[in-house]
Amino acid sequence: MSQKQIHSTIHVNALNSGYVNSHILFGVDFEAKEKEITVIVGPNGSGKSTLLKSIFGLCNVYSGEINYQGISIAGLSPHEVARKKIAYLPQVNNVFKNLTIKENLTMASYTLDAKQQSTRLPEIFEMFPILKKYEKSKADTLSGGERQMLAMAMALIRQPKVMLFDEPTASLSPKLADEVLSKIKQMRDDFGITIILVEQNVKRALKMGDYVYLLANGKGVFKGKSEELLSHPELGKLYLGIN
Ligand SMILES: Nc1ncnc2c1ncn2[C@@H]1O[C@H](COP(=O)(O)OP(=O)(O)OP(=O)(O)O)[C@@H](O)[C@H]1O
Repeated sequence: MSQKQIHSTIHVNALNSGYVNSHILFGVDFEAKEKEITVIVGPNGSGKSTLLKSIFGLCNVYSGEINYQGISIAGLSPHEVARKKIAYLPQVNNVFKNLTIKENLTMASYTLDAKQQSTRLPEIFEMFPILKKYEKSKADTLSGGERQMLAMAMALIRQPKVMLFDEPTASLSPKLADEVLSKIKQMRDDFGITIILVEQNVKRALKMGDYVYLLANGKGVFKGKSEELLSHPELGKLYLGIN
């Protein structure tokens, strides 16, 4: 019987980071294992986005380590991190609204050669049929959910190994949010992508995450399996509004 081997892909150790003149994360430890979905939850302003941005080279790292497959990526610029096949999907402004769907995907695949582009595009359209249907339409005509799908497709076309999602279901209806989250699961299951997900709907996030981190006031408060957080007598109530 084959045994699933799980390695740590992203490893953050004693991280202190933030923005110019504002120290946000204090001694945060974090780990995302290969081919798993690791969820980051916590109250508003607790530093969830800052952790993603720190990994992607968008914050100032004061001290601590950020490693990818055992190699330090702390202090690299976002484009250097992206070159290592780590993709970051911010909450907003993640597509070019005045370009068509196909043009957006072509822009996103600029690092691929023409042959790779011609094979990747049909694969992407197979996974996101809605994008094929509207390929000639401008992105600003898409609904919120469809736009999120386009942003995911733009990241996926470059064949990332790790994807960082910042609240991909923000302002979507429950039905669309479920569709977006099921695509994210498919990315793990079909492509073996390591996922780090910040999600505002805690119950939904915990249901799909393999592992969960709870941040509060810029510090790690809990790490463990989702079920453990859900059944914790105090933490859920204290920080996440779970009764
Ligand atoms: N560019 C920035 N410059 C200075 N401070 C910032 C910047 N971006 C965020 N912050 C501050 O960092 C703190 C943590 O914000 P962050 O967005 O990481 O939290 P979050 O847990 O993702 O919150 P939310 O759930 O509301 O999105 C907040 O106090 C916020 O005001």
